[in-house]
Amino acid sequence: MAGLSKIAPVYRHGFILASSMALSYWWTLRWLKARSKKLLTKDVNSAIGARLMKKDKVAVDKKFLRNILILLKILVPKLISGETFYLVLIACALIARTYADVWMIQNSTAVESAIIGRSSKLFKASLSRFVYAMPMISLVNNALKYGLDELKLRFRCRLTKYLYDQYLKGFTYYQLNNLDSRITNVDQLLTQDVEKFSTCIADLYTNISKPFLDIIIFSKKLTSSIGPTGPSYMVLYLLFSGFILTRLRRPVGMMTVTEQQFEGEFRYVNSRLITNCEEIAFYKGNRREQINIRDSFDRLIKHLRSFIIFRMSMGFIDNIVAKYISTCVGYYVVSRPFLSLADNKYANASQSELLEDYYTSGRMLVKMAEAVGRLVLAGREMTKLAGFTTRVTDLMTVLRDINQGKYVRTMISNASTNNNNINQNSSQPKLGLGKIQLQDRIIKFENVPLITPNGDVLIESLNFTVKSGQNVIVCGPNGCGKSSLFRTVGELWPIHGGTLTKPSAGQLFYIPQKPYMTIGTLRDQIIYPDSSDDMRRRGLTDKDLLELLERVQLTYILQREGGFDATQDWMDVLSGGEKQRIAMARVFYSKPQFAILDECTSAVSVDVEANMYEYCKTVGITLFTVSHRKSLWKHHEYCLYMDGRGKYEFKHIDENTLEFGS
Ligand SMILES: Nc1ncnc2c1ncn2[C@@H]1O[C@H](COP(=O)(O)OP(=O)(O)OP(=O)(O)O)[C@@H](O)[C@H]1O
Repeated sequence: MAGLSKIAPVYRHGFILASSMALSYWWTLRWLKARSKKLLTKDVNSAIGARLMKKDKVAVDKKFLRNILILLKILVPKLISGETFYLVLIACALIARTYADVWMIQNSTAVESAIIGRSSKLFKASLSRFVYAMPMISLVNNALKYGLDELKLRFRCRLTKYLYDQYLKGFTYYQLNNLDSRITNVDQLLTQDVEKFSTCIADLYTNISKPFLDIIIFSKKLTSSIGPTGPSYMVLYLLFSGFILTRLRRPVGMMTVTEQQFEGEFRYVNSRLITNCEEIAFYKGNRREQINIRDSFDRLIKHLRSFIIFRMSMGFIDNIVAKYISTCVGYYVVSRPFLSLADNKYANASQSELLEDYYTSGRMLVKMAEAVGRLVLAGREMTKLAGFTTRVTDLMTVLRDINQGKYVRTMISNASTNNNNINQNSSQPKLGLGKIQLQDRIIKFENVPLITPNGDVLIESLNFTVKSGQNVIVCGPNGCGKSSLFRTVGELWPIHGGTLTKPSAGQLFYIPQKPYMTIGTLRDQIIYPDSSDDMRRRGLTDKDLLELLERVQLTYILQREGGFDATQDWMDVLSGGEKQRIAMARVFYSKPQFAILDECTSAVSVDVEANMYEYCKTVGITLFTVSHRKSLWKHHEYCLYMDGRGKYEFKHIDENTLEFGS
C-alpha cells in the first residue's frame, strides 16, 4: 500500500481497476468450473450428462474458421444468388449509413454554429437540408433492416433444407436416433440451433462490417483534419483490447453449447409427456413425470444462471475496456492538438473556430471510439457463434458419418465409446461389412450375424432361405431377436457379415404392432407412404380403396369420419384394432412381394385375421409373421424359432411341429 501511494494517481487508479477486473474474472471462472462439475457429476447417469462429460474445446480458432467456411458454402452456394444480392444490399446500406452519419455530424455542427453565431439564415439553410435528407436517411436505415431480416431467413432456409436433405436420406433419421449416440435431441438442433446460428451469423456480418467501415471512413476524414496519429492510436487500442477480451471470453462458446443441450433435454422430456400422456395418465404417473421435468428444468436454470453471472462479470470488463477506456482514448487523442500550446494550427484560432473544429473532429473521434468498442464487443458474438457453429457442424459430421455407414455408440453405463457399434470380443464374429444382393421373390441369409447396435451378438450366423409363397412364422422368447431380424432385413441395422439376398426396399413391407398414422386425410392413411398423385399414377381410385376397406371390414369408418377426404388426428381417433386393420389395408394397396407382420393383428378378431391371411395368399404376398396366436400357424409353411441364447431353428411345419403360443 505504501508502495502504491508513491505511484502517480492516474497509474494508481489504473492499477486498482486492472486488479479488480482480473480478480472478478478469476473468481467467476473458478465458481463456474466448480458449479458445472457439480451439475454434471449429479447428472452423470443421464444420457445427456454422460455426453456432456466429454467436452470438446469451443473457441474462435482455426477449427472454427474452417467450419464457418464450410457452412458459408452452404449458406451462399453460388456467387450469383439471392444471398449475394442481400449481402451486397446490406454492404451498400452500411456504407450509405456511415456517410449519412458523417453528413449528420457536419450538418449538426453547422446548425449549432448558426445558433451560437446567431445567424438565422444559416440556421434555416442547415435545418432545411436536414429536413430534405430525412426520407433518404430513413430509407437507408430500413433498407438495412430489411436486408438483414431477409438474409437471416435465407440463411435459415438454405441450412435447414441442406440438413433435412441429409437427415431424411435413406434411413439416416432412424439410424441417428437409434444406432448412433453422439446426438441427442436432433429436433432442437434442426429447429432452434439452426435458427440461432443463422441469426447470429447475419447479425455478426453487420456488427463487424459497420464498425469496420466506420473506422476506415472516420480514420480517413480525421487523418485529413487532425493528422494520422490520433486514428492510429485508436486502431492500436482496438487490436490490444480485442486480443485481451477474446481470450477472456473463451468460456462463452462452450457455455452456449451446453445451454442448447440442456434446452434440448428439457424439450425432449416435455415431448415424451405429450407422446405418452395416455399411458402416464392410466399409471397416474404425473408426480413421477413432474420430478423428471423439474430435474431437467432445474439443470437448465442452474446453467442459465451461471451463464448470466459469467456474462455479468464479463460485461463489467467489456464495458470498461470496450466502452469507457476506448472513449477515454478518443478524448485523449482529440484533445492533444487543442491542449498542445505548441500546435501552430490552433495557436491563433478564434473561440468559434476552435469550437467548430472540436465539434467536428471530436464527434467523429467519439463515433470512431464507439465503432472500436462495437468491434471489440462483436468478439463476444463471435464466441457465441463458435458455440452454434460447433452444434451445427457436429450434426453435419454425424449425418455424413451415418450416410457412410459409420456409427459411434457411447455406452452410458461405462461412458466408453464404441465405434461401428461392435464390442470387440473373441467369441464374437469378426467385424466386416456384410453384402446385400438384390433379387426378386427371395430372402436368403448366408452367414449373416444378428448384432444389436450395442454390439451384443444375438445370433452368430443365420442361414436360411425363404422363397415367394412360403409364409414363415417367427417365434421365440421376449428379447430373442425377432424384431432385430426384421430391422436387419429392412436395412435399418447394418449387416456385419455374410450375404443377405432380398428384393428391393419397395417390395418389403413392415407392419409393427402399433401402426403409424400420418398427418392427412383418411385416404392418406391407406395409401401411406404414397401421395394421392402416386395413387393416381398407379391407376387406382377411391373405389379401389373402398374395396380394400371391405377386405379389412372397415367400411363403416367412411361414414363415421366423413369420407376419404376427412382429416383427423388419426392416431387418436382410431382404435388400436382399427389402426391395425388400416395397416393391413396398406399392405393390400402396396402389394409387396414380402410383408413382415410384427404382432400387427393382435387387436384384430381371429376371423378377420384369417380373412386377411387368405387374401394375402391369393394376391401373392409372402408373409413373415411374429405372433403368439396358435391360430395363425395354419397359414404358414415354415417356422423360425430363436431360443434367446444364440441358437435358432428354421424348419418346415408339419403335423408333428410343436406350435408355440396361446
Ligand atoms: N436400438 C437398440 N439398441 C440396442 N439394443 C437393442 C436395440 N433394439 C433392440 N435391442 C436389443 O436386442 C435384443 C433383441 O430385441 P428385439 O426387439 O429384437 O426382441 P424381440 O424378440 O422382438 O422381443 P419381443 O418379443 O419382446 O418383441 C434385446 O436384448 C434388446 O435389448
